[in-house]
Amino acid sequence: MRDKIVIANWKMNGSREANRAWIESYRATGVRPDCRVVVCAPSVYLAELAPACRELGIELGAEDVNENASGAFTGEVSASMLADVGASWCIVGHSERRHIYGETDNRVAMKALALAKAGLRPIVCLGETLEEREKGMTEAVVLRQLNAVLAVLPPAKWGAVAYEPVWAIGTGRTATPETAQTVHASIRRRLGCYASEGADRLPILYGGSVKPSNARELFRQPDIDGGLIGGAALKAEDFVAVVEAARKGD
Ligand SMILES: O=C(CO)COP(=O)(O)O
Repeated sequence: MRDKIVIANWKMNGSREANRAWIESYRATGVRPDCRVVVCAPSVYLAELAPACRELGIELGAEDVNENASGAFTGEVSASMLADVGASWCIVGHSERRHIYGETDNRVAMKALALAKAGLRPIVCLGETLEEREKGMTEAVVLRQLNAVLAVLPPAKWGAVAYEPVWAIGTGRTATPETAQTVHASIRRRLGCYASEGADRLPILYGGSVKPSNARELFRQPDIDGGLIGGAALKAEDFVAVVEAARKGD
């Protein structure tokens, strides 16, 4: 049985004051998570969040990284810099990066590789658009995105896969547990073809309008090992309710 993981993706939200308030609200809930908890925050806030997160048993992650180790890449942040300020996880290939900034499968793969080289755990996001789903291309798109990263990095070096259907992100329209499970199962099968070692242990998370009211049903599916949470992670109390939904035996 794989342990569950619940990961917050704050996206481009927060301020030093709001982050402090989030940490205090999280602490005040007194939650004793039964799963791994990760908060991915804007990189400018990571160093300041690190001590409080450590104390609360929350692991820290970034939301994106540059694929190069160092050099003339104005405005970019490297994997070793993220590690230096306390991050141990990092999202790559989020659909907002793929669609707004035109990140290709190959670039996402290079980012995952750079993270692994620096000792960080990549959270590799995959997902189809509504148009792709309606054309029956879901599996083809998701497996193409998956294969690109598998071509450069074995599953044992990944932190997690996150299946995030683009049509479910920030829309309030969640994939049904069965729909998500079908895609998760095909991701699991493909991972198994590439490498038996590590494929079974790699967590596959679901993301896209996960909230306290739907998390439990999603997390009950055999191949849904937790969630990547956007909107519902901005309030600590809602995020904690999602973390509680990952409790074993529920
Ligand atoms: O993009 C997401 C997490 O990475 C999901 O966002 P929402 O939970 O707001 O739909």
